[in-house]
Amino acid sequence: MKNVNPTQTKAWQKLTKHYNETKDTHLKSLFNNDSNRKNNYTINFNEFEFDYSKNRITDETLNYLLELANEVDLKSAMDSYFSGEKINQTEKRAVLHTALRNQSNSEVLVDGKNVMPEIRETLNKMESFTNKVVSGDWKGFTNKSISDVVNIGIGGSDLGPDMVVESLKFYKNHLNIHFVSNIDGDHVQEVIKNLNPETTLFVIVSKTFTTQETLTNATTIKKWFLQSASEKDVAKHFVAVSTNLKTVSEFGIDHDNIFTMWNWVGGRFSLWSTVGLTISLAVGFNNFKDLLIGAFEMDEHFKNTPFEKNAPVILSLIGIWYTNFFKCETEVILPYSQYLSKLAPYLQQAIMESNGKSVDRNGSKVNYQTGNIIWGAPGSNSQHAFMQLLHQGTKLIPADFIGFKESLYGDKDHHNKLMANFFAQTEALAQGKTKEEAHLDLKTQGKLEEIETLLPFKVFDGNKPSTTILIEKLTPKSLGSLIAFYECKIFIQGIIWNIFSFDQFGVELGKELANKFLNQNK
Ligand SMILES: O=P(O)(O)OC[C@H]1O[C@](O)(CO)[C@@H](O)[C@@H]1O
Repeated sequence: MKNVNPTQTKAWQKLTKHYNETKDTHLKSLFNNDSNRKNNYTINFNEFEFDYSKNRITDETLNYLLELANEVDLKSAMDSYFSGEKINQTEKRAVLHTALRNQSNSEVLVDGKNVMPEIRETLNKMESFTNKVVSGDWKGFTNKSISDVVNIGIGGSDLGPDMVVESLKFYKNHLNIHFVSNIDGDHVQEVIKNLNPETTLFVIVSKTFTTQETLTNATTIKKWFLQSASEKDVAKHFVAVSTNLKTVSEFGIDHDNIFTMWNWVGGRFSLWSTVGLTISLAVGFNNFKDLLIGAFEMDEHFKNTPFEKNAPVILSLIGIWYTNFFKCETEVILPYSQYLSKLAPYLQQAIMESNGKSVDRNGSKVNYQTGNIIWGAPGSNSQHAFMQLLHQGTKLIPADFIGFKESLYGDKDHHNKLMANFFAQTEALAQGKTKEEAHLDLKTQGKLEEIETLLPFKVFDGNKPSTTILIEKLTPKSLGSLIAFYECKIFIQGIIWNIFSFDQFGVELGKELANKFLNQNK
């Protein structure tokens, strides 16, 4: 991988000049000048339509951004990423969540060893365990089938599974799924208070098996369980997902109940691994497999499509344009589906833990902006909450609107209204409303006396950028592709910013100090 300060590239200089010349160009005029802008700036991939026409870009902008991608040698970085090279240099690890969903017959080598057979073996183990639990064949200590599953984990060992289980609720089976993550003891008590230890399965998920929150919660739960059962019953109710097999055994988990993962899977990219066990239990293994297939197909699109037609590449570059030239600090994620209510919190970890860095790959402080602040909530709710600030506030906030052509229960009336709102928002943000239009509105409403006083408040500047991601239907496969799309974006932007996206030393200091405070108070 090349270590290039992006601001030293020729493309950056061109982009700076281009920005100064075009920064005030209105989206309205870009649409007026090109009747085919929507089609020209849309990438179709499987059941996805990525419409980036409502962004403040022209062909010239895109050309310079593509030059930037070439100057930092994104292509060779991609080869290193997919081939198992140790691109997480600070931790001396490969970054291979892409191998977990690899559906091809190709080998993936880590230290000269093909990791695909191990991955397939683990998937088989997940499948047979899932089938036993879902069918009711897996029995608890009083010979009853499992009714409830509790995922105990935090960060990547919680947010990914929780978000996917919520997103795929429509596809769920009879098992009740719960998540315990916070060190706040009230969280665990609220979850266990209504559970029956005879019919509950606990999945302890921790890559390191050293995380304070997870071990504390698991210990509390085990104690609670042992009030009704004995130590030998633990094997029927506790399973663990980890790389740290020794500590898991010391915790008392049966060897057969350990689902391994690997240190080349980052926590925030791990839902495709055994960390997804709770997902598999919730929706069945076949749906979990479809999730992997969807992600694999996005990886293939990213790997094999020329940059100018490559959705993750184009949208990552547009993100750089806003962050580094327009100086936008945040990006908002607006899924028009209640099922995706946990997507923004999930992406907060994925994106901000990855690209929230201020030292470049040479170890020098960066002199440009990196990782954005990610936030968001489902529409239409968000329209009645924070959208005012997007429409008329002082900040420029690029938005991703994610919508589906079909609803899952098929209620046309609701869905038409939902999607009318979806398209209306992107249109209103882009076009705005001029003084003349606002004047006419007030006149039509008969507010003649108030026109002069009200007018300034009724104007919308518009020119607020958004990308429309329109998907056929929310399925395990399309969800897999959507998540993988954002993962590709994290990688691409990290390469351009010349930072290490796959470590997270920034979370360590707080952990150290928490232990210090804890010991002081003992
Ligand atoms: O799976 P583990 O090892 O318990 O870690 C949980 C989370 O903690 C973090 O290390 C941050 O503290 C995340 O990166 C990770 O997803």
